[in-house]
Amino acid sequence: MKVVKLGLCGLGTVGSGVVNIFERNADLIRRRTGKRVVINHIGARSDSTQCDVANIKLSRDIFAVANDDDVDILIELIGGTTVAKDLVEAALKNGKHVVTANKALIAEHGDHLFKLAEECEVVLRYEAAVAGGIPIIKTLTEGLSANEIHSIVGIINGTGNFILSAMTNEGKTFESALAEAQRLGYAEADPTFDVEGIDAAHKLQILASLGFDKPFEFGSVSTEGISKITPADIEYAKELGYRIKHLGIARRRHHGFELRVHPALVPVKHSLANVDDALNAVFLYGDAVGGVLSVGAGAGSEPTASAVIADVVDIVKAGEAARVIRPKQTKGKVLPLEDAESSYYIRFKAIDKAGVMAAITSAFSNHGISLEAISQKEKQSAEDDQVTVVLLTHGVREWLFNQALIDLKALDGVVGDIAMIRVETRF
Ligand SMILES: NC(=O)C1=CN([C@@H]2O[C@H](COP(=O)(O)OP(=O)(O)OC[C@H]3O[C@@H](n4cnc5c(N)ncnc54)[C@H](O)[C@@H]3O)[C@@H](O)[C@H]2O)C=CC1
Ligand SMILES: N[C@@H](CC=O)C(=O)O
Ligand code: NA
Repeated sequence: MKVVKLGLCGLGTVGSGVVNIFERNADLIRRRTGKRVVINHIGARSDSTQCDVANIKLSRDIFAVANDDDVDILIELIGGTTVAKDLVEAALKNGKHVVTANKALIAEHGDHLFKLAEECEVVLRYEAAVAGGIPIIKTLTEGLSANEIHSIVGIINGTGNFILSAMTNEGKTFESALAEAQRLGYAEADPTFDVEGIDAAHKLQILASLGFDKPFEFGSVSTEGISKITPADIEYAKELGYRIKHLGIARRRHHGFELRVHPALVPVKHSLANVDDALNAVFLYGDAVGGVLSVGAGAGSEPTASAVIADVVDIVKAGEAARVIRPKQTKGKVLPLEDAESSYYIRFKAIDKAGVMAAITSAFSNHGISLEAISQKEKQSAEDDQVTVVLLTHGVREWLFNQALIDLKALDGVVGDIAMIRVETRF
C-alpha cells in the first residue's frame, strides 16, 4: 500500500485540528482512501499545546516543507497573502498538490494560482476557505453541477454571526463577544477582516465565481461590516419582527450580477434568521433543484480541519485525475450597489415638534417610496426635545432610496447621522 505524505504549514487553530483528526481517524481515512496518509513534515514557528506532534519532523522554516521531496501534498494554514502566496507557488512548482483554507489568498490570487497548478499538473483545493466545515464548494461544483445558479445568500462569517448572536440573545457587548470569538479561534489574525466584512467578501467572491462560472476580481464585492450595529438596532429590529444578520448576497440578474456583503434585517421566520453562534448557512438557488440550504460550523479548529482533510482525501483518491476547481468562463459584469432592490430600515433623531413627522414621510412619498412602518421611540427624558425615529420602507431601488435619504438629511427637524440597514426578504 502506497503511503501518501503530507506537509503541514501553520500549527495554529486549524493546523492543530488537522493533526488531531489525523491522529484520531487515521484508520478510517486509510479505509476510505485505500492508502496510508501520514503527516510527514510540519512547518511551524512554535510548538502547539493543542496537539501532539512529537513523532513528526518539524521545521521552523515552512519553505523546507515546500522543498521536501518526501511531501506529496502541502497543506497551507499560515494565513495571509504574502508568504502564503510564495509558499503555495513554491509547492506547486515543486510538483506538490496544495490544500489551503486561505480565502484571502484564493480571492486575491486564485486566478494566478489555479493557472499555475494546471501548468504544473497538480491540484489546488480550498473547501475550508468558504463556510468552514460546510462542504459548500463541493455542493456548488458537484452536487448542483446541472443547475444554472440564480442566487447565493448566506451567513459566511462565523465571528460576525457569533458577535451578532451574542448581542441579540445574551445582551453581550460587541467588544466582549469579539474577544470570546477570538478566544475560541474563530476570528482572523486581524479581526478587522471579520467585523468589517472583508472575510465575507473574500468568501462571497469565491462562491459567486464558482456558482456563476465567472472569475470575479478581487474587490468586486460591495462590502459593509457589522461594526456599526448597535444594541438599539437589534432591539428595534426584533420589535419589527426581524433579526439582524450579516449576509453575503450574490444574485444573477439579466444584465449582470449583484455581489454584496452587508448586515441585513432578516424576517424572524426565515431559517437564516435562526442560524446562530459561529454557524454559517448558505442558501443556493438553482434553476432545476430550487432552493438548497446548507448549515454547519463556519469556523473553529476541527470543523475547518474537516474540510481541509476532505480535500486531501479527494486528492489521495483521485490523484492526478482530481481537478483544480476554478471558474472557466469569461468575466462577468458586476452591477453597482445602487442598482439593487431592497427594503430599508433607518434610525435617526428628530426634533419633537409638530410637522416634523409629516415632513419625514413626505421625503419618501415625494420619491414614490411607501413606508411599511414608522415609529417614534420613547424619549430619554421629558426635557429631551429630540426623539428617535425608526422607519421601514417597502422595496425600492437603492439609487431612489438614496435620493430620499438626501432629502431626509436636509430637513431642519432631522438631527445627526442616519443609520441604515437593508432588509432582505428575497432568498
Ligand atoms: N480559524 C478558523 O476558524 C478558520 C480559519 N481559516 C483560515 O485558515 C488559515 C489558518 O487560520 P488559523 O489556524 O485560525 O490561524 P492561526 O493564527 O491560529 O494559525 C496560523 C499559524 O501559522 C503560523 N505562521 C504564520 N506565518 C508563519 C510563517 N511564516 N512561518 C511559520 N508559521 C507561520 C502562526 O504562527 C500560527 O501558529 C487562515 O488562512 C484562515 O483564514 C479558514 C476557515 C476557518
Ligand atoms: N474568521 C473566519 C474563520 C472562518 O473562515 C470566520 O469567522 O468565519
Ligand atoms: Na467549506
